[in-house]
Amino acid sequence: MHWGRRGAAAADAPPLPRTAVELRDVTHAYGERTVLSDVTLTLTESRIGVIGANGSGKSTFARLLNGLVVPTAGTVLVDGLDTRTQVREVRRQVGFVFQDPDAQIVHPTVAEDVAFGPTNQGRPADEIARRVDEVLDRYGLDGHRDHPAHLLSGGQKQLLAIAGVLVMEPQRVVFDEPTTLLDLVNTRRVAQVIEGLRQDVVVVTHHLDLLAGFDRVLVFEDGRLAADGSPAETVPWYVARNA
Ligand SMILES: Nc1ncnc2c1ncn2[C@@H]1O[C@H](COP(=O)(O)OP(=O)(O)OP(=O)(O)O)[C@@H](O)[C@H]1O
Repeated sequence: MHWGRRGAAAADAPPLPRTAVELRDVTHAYGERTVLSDVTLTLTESRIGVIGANGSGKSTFARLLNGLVVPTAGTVLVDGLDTRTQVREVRRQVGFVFQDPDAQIVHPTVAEDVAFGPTNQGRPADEIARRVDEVLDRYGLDGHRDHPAHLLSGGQKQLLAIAGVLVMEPQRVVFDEPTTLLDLVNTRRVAQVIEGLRQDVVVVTHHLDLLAGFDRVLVFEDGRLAADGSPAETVPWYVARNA
């Protein structure tokens, strides 16, 4: 199996254990409306992209992976943990970065916001302080630690949202359109951050360039998995189909 180039920028860090996410006959409906149908697959690869037209079910799929959404029918298992009944444990393993960082930033200052997750997990104060320092430094936010989070630029806010997830050291991170609200420079920056993560990732995106070098791409169409393969196989297929 090909594990891709995980952690190219974090080669010195110890490897993380791998998390397998398994979807078995998953269907999801909002009320009467079915938006995902009969999805069965296992995610083990390090770099996984998810593409598809607006409304095809990508965000719903992404949210199923850490229990933000539970399936109407079928089962989602993260290393055997059921997202329906073991959501707390699941979320320790699978982090989630929203498209809009304002949906994720909950505390007044940058440092307080990053400390929120590990505090909520009940980690000791000295460990929280160490982890917060480390991620603020890594994402260029150290000089902003006491700044009001809502005054950061859009790009800095997205980095803060990412830092707030990574500080909890999940094994896999799901990104739901992480660059949609960003300009070119910040899109590149976030792409580099994702590329350098030692975590495994799932990235939902309309920016097909982000998927170069990924191990696997899933294409959704009308709530169904329409294609599943390497970027070289799936991306041109998707582009031609939507030409
Ligand atoms: N909370 C909700 N309640 C009702 N319907 C919803 C909800 N969330 C999403 N939907 C509907 O489910 C369908 C799939 O939405 P989803 O957000 O999963 O698609 P998507 O592929 O991520 O779309 P986009 O690319 O526009 O973000 C859409 O028709 C959407 O309107």
